[in-house]
Amino acid sequence: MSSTPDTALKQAASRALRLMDLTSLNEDDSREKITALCNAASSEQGQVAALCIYPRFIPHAKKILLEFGTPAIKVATVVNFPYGEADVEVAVAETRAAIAYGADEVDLVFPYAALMAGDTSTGAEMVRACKTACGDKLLKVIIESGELKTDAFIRAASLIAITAGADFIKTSTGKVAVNATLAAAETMLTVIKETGGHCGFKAAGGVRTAAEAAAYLALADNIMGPDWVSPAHFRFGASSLLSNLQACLRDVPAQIKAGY
Ligand SMILES: O=C[C@H](O)COP(=O)(O)O
Repeated sequence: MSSTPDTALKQAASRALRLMDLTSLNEDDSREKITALCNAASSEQGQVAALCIYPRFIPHAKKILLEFGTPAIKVATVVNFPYGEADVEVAVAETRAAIAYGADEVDLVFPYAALMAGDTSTGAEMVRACKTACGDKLLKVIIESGELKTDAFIRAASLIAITAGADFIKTSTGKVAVNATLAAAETMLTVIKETGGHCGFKAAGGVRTAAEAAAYLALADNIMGPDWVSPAHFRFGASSLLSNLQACLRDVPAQIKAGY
């Protein structure tokens, strides 16, 4: 028996909610805002996979998640963010600091401008060194697909990151003009499949509605097979998707707003 479109959208919304890296990466972030983020991360509709916040808030988020009884929610942070500088030592130092703060997951911006300028080795070196600094914690590599623009550069950055040990490749910082797109996702998922399907994928930046999330899930199911998508392999990095998913699951019209 086939589902009605509404039921299918709700199923996608429910899946997407559990795959979310609920994100707040704003200049005016504060402890109070991070406490509110921790509170929003778990509701009667389900629990997100992770929070994604600036490093200085990690200890606070860990403490609050514990107090709220939701310590299973991972805490991710960003390094070499948002510009993807080509200094490996600085990226490694930031990664070590993030792990020392208690990060479960580190989202590293790949030196995409260096790659576009013809430097194919710094990115590999940076990913390898930061993966070592992460130890058993996850390393997600942000390739900034909207700046790489061409399929050839998106494919090259994805392949370099995966080969150098990335646990996930992630589309975007959310801080540039073009963030996650289905076209970039298709290229990245194809490289993941061609390299064995072990690396995960994170769509980040500009994903705001249940319908948009559903389109990414359908793409991933189609390329990788129906059992591949799980928090171990797939995330949405988003600051304003959660309330729309919750509204969809509650049958309330979604209010699309920018930012958490
Ligand atoms: O990594 C996640 C992004 O920074 C969030 O972007 P967004 O604010 O467009 O959802």
